[in-house]
Amino acid sequence: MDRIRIVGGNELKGAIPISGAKNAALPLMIASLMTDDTLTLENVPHLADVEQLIRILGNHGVDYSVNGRRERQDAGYSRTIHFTARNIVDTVAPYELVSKMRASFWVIGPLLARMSEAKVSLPGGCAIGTRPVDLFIDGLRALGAQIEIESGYVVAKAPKGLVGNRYAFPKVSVGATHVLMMAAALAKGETVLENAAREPEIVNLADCLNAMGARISGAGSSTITIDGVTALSGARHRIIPDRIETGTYAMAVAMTGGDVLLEGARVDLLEKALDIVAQTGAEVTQTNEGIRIARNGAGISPVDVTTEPFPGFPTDLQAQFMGLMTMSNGRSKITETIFENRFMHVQELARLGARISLAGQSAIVDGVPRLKGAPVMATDLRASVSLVIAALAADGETTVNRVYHLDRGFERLEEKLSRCGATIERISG
Ligand SMILES: CC(=O)N[C@H]1[C@@H](OP(=O)(O)OP(=O)(O)OC[C@H]2O[C@@H](n3ccc(=O)[nH]c3=O)[C@H](O)[C@@H]2O)O[C@H](CO)[C@@H](O)[C@@H]1O
Ligand SMILES: C=C(OP(=O)(O)O)C(=O)O
Repeated sequence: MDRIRIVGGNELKGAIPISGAKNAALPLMIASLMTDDTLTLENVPHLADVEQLIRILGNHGVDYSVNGRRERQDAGYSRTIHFTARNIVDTVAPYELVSKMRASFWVIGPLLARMSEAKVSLPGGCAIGTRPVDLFIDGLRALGAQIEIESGYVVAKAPKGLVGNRYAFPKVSVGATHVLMMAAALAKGETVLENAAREPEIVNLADCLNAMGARISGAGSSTITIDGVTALSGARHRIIPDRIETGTYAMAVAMTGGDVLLEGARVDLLEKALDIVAQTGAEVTQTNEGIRIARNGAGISPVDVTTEPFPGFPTDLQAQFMGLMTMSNGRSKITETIFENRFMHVQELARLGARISLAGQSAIVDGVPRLKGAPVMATDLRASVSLVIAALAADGETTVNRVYHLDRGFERLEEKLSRCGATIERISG
């Protein structure tokens, strides 16, 4: 099993190209199930989750081909991929595939809309809470689907097709918004989704569906209106830059000090998180090429944060921010409101000398002047990168084990950081 070895203490200086967003790429790839024409996606990141979803879509009959040409030399692996679901050959998404990744459950929307049936295993994904699927089931039922749970599978049927309706989410859910938007795009008549998620990935998906011929308005606000159409065509669409990768490297620079340009990053995708990084004492500047983050000399100021749905501070940056706060010059309080079990990084950060105590939904972090390298274990995707952030500033050597979590969501992490002066390497085997 691969490990990452880091020797801390170097400032980060240079440029980091920001990859296409994992959490936009996954629903966009799934949208390829909705047409028998080709959907071409540009800026697809090279990540374990993307490869896994390619396998899952292949099982339903989606062919794909990758453009050989590199899009940007620096971004290396980000690619243009053509997806074609000429025929859906199987409407079952089996446990062996779906259990590895939460987003693969989302095929339920397109399969049901196009084929009038789907049988999808209950999902897996990062172990950060119970992560039920009740909102998907309620929402699809509101569109006329008949749904049963049988032996760990959600079995959905809509023999007469889906029919538009008004559905108010009792709780904001990114995944359920993606799925209902896709299902409603091919339903009869109008659907109005209230209390919908407003994340930029929702807007990216709605833009793509509209380019395919859907009629969706209001994405990015909490009310989305969808006028169903009978069929969708192919399209060419670009994946937005990864706002979580952007925030992660911004926090890494705030932690180590230095000066880094996050190439291709967009401020509008993560305003709140960048405000918070600025409050810790880093300089954050939008430039024509991306976002520049610098911190010279001054210490790290403690800042309290509470995770919230977009446009609030994202839960997917909570662990990284805690990594940064471990060396602040005071006490900060970090409150997690989205997932009930997303503090698995606390005990691993403690191995590096962090002082953190948990009180219900909050973590109280007392900054320390120095961290010291140690062997640590990645427990989930964002938790593992919080350990990398802490290790970059710790004295001596840290090894991060179970790197497969990192590979789900960070493209060429060790290469991007070492090009900015970090001492970091992957040890295979
Ligand atoms: C692949 C992807 O894009 N994953 C992101 C997506 O996950 P995901 O779409 O799974 O997250 P949701 O927005 O659905 O989850 C938000 C909250 O709603 C709850 N819930 C959700 C669905 C449901 O049917 N019932 C229910 O109770 C969840 O348990 C959680 O407490 O949004 C999360 C919140 O921004 C991010 O952390 C994940 O990185
Ligand atoms: C939690 C995440 O992913 P998933 O929803 O796929 O588990 C994430 O991207 O941080």
